[in-house]
Amino acid sequence: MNKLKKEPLFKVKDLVIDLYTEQVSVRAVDSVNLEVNAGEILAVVGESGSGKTVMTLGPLGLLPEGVSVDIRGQSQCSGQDLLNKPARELAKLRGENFGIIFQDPISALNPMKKVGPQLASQAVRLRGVSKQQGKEIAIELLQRTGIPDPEDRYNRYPHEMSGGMLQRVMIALALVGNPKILIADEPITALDATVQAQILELLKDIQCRENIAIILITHDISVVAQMADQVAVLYAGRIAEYGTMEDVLTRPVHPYTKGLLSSVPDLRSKRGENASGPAGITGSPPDQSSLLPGCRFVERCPVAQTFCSKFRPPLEVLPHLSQRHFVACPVAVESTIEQMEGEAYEQ
Ligand SMILES: Nc1ncnc2c1ncn2[C@@H]1O[C@H](COP(=O)(O)OP(=O)(O)OP(=O)(O)O)[C@@H](O)[C@H]1O
Ligand code: NI
Repeated sequence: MNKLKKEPLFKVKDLVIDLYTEQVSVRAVDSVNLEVNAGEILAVVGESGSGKTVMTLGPLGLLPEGVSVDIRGQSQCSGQDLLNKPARELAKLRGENFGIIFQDPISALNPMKKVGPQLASQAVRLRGVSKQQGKEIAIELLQRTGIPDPEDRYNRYPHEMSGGMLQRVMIALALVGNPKILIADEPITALDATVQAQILELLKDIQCRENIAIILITHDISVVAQMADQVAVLYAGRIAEYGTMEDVLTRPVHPYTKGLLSSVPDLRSKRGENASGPAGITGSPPDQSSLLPGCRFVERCPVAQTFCSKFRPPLEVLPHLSQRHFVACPVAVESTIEQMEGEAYEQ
């Protein structure tokens, strides 16, 4: 262990989140470990229902409504424990450290109030400033997020603004408390293509200019390629593969990651694969309310062995590559190591 290794800004360790409704109980997050360093973008990818939102927002006390939740493990931000905190203390820590950008800005804003005053009152609440200072902060934030004529826009109602402008307001709202980390849950899904690119550019800009870390939840691999420093691939509540964007996208090891990437033609041709051949993953994710002991991908996996359905695959680090490439598939790890040794021998 490198003694000089910095403490990550945010980390979860052995995180387990069970959700209970009257009908079912679901293990939405199953022993997940993750770290986010200051100023870094971590992309969390995976199919719908894989646990991206619950895993990211759960440790902050933001859990789905109408379900009982059991959350275990550790979660820390700036060295402070987030789990087992009274709700008020957790809300305070959340306000000081995190800004959250939701997929649908309309649902996060009050439709009856002008956007500027919504930002200003949030500034009063989170920063303890006067009303006048709150207004100044709001206008500055509108400017910072690329909203033209911020003084005029201050007095607009949400319905008077376009989707892209509203998403900028949403980002401004997330920045009010001077967060160290932004959590962006599918921030561009509701927008059209040109606006999507602009919002991604704004997020990248915020990360670079202001050294704010971003946890970016997405199912779009091209967004990952464009934005991320680190990537965590989630499958049915567990991490399948985790590492730098370069490692995970250009040297994927887990069969699930490979399947996910094979549906992206650009990446396939980059790796010299035939972009028009069969792609993607067949079948559907397992029912998380009746989980068997082994690997959760086993039924859809092209390289599965008999032992895969018996034992949970550990998240192993690949020794030959960067020390931050983790894969939860002993079959794929072994064949990758063999292949790398073969290539080294040939050279
Ligand atoms: N309100 C809820 N009631 C019951 N189960 C829920 C609820 N919210 C989430 N779950 C379950 O928790 C698991 C993880 O859900 P989560 O919303 O984190 O997935 P996700 O990866 O964010 O999906 P999406 O891409 O659709 O947003 C899923 O299996 C889902 O069925
Ligand atoms: Ni989600």
